[in-house]
Amino acid sequence: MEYVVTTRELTRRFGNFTAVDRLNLSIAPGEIYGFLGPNGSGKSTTIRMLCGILEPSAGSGQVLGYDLASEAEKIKPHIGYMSQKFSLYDDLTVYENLDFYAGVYSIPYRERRHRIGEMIELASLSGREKDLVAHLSVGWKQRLALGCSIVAKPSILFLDEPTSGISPTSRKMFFTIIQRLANEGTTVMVTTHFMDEAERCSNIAFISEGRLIANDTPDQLRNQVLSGVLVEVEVAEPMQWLAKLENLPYVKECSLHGSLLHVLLEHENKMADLRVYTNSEVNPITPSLEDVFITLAKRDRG
Ligand SMILES: Nc1ncnc2c1ncn2[C@@H]1O[C@H](COP(=O)(O)OP(=O)(O)OP(=O)(O)O)[C@@H](O)[C@H]1O
Repeated sequence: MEYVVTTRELTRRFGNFTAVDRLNLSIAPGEIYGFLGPNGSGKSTTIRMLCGILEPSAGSGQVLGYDLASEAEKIKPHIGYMSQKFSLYDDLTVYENLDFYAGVYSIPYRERRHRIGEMIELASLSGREKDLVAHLSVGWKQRLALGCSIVAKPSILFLDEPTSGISPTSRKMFFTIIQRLANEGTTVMVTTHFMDEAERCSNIAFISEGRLIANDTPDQLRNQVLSGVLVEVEVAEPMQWLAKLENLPYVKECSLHGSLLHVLLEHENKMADLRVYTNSEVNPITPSLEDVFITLAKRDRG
């Protein structure tokens, strides 16, 4: 397959500290590639290298066939990038912001009106064209920022935590736009801390301390990372039970989810033992992506 992004042992150091550690990634065209990991695990640093903004310290990579180290300037016109700190102009209207970015991307004058109209429709900003950005809610601003970052119709879009700080409804709306873009052929690499968004990705790469520790479809991750049987246990004072259960020989993992405990057992036949031990309800559950990531992060910590 012809990949849109490939990296080989891609590494970035800051002084003695390795932020991205020998990363091998392959992103197929039209994919929504979720890039997940704890805070400080190297997601933004990777994206900045892929956008040609930050030079790799070692290893190599290609975006749309251009080499990250020697052809960074050729990458930039073909990509859209929305960082956590995307800047809009508060004292300009929605339309003027889009027009400004259309100018930045050198879209010819005769095409601008049409292109801006498309972005307004795509980002559901109709009727707000003349509103000052200062008067928009965060959710509207994020959609406008997305419109600005794709006004030049990039073939690949990098989104670095695009939905942090916006309401669940706005997040859903934002992700629906991303899915529409992907359906139309745009490749999207997106970082998120939200599991419902991760579920909507076609592939998920999970990194920890700069290293790739899992990379698969959401379904495969759910089915393959947790070997054993996951059960839910409802106990009073779950925090105290957590430590006790973690020490049982037949318990592989144990984590707190609200007031419930999720416990990974070696085998189904240990459910009865756990019921007796806790004197509580023990029911098997289908693992969620959150269970998968908690397990991955724990395993990685050793
Ligand atoms: N310019 C820099 N100089 C020194 N250290 C840096 C620099 N940029 C990033 N780092 C460090 O590299 C590590 C990875 O940072 P990065 O921003 O890539 O993580 P992240 O996974 O995107 O985190 P978050 O989810 O919090 O945004 C962090 O420890 C960070 O402090």
